[in-house]
Amino acid sequence: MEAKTIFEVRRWTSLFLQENNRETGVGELLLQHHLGMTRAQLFANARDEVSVDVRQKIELNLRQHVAHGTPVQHLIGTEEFYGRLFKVNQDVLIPRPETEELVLGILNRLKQKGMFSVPLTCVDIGTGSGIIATTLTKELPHATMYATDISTEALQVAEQNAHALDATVQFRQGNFLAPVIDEEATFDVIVSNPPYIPERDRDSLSDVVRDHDPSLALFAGEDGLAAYRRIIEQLPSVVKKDTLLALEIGHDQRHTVPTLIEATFPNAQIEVEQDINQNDRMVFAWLSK
Ligand SMILES: C[S@@+](CC[C@H](N)C(=O)[O-])C[C@H]1O[C@@H](n2cnc3c(N)ncnc32)[C@H](O)[C@@H]1O
Repeated sequence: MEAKTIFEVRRWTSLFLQENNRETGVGELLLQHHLGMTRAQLFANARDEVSVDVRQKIELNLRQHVAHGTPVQHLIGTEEFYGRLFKVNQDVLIPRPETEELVLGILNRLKQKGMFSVPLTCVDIGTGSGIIATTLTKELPHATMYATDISTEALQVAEQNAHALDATVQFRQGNFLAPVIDEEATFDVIVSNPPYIPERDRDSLSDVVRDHDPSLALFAGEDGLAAYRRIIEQLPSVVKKDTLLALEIGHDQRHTVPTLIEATFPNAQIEVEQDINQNDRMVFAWLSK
């Protein structure tokens, strides 16, 4: 095999992905992973040679991605979230950048209310890889954090991530808030990025999402609202005098989710926020018992 530089391999991966109608950024992520370099280092060392061994690994990964839609995060085993690296696999949703905005929205509101450095009890419902619970634990050093998931396999990944990042999280297996209701816990912050895609939209998803993220993490009944309904039904047992509820929502759920909240908490102060792509993405609500 003739020698190739980082620059040439990057260009080749980009063309190969383009010809196969895939995102071209995947090649760069594979180069970073297999060379152990940051994006900036790839550019700074663009004239360095890439070994045959690394090129073969990258090519194999690219072919898996093109043929089966295998997400690059499954090929490399990690994804970054809020500046930290989390293990991911087929048992958990791959962390999305929109969810970083949900975390930021919580932290900003707690700061505004002067609740940032006080002891808080928080719960992350449907924790998946544990990104929200672990990040909040790291960012809110005085918080006691609980996290639930119905999937024992997801909880194993979440536990590994929390442990690797030295975050103490009380993980519980069960149906949304049920395990913490059983413990009679109440919370200052309740956060969830629950499944919210309507079953009827299954076929419109890309194969990268539909065939590789767990169905349990994606779909929530015919109208996409099943998880919100169940969580909101459970909320009265766990709210305090002043509880922040933070929910990630689908881009077309800006009216339906607040309506569900108001039906149970008529005095809730609700705000809907858009993500960086200007899609309605987050609902923040101050609830009181
Ligand atoms: C959209 S994923 C979010 C995962 C993670 N919080 C994130 O933001 O990347 C939804 C999660 O809810 C979990 N889930 C689905 N149904 C559940 C239920 N009835 N009770 C608890 N968790 C559930 C799934 O297993 C999945 O991990």
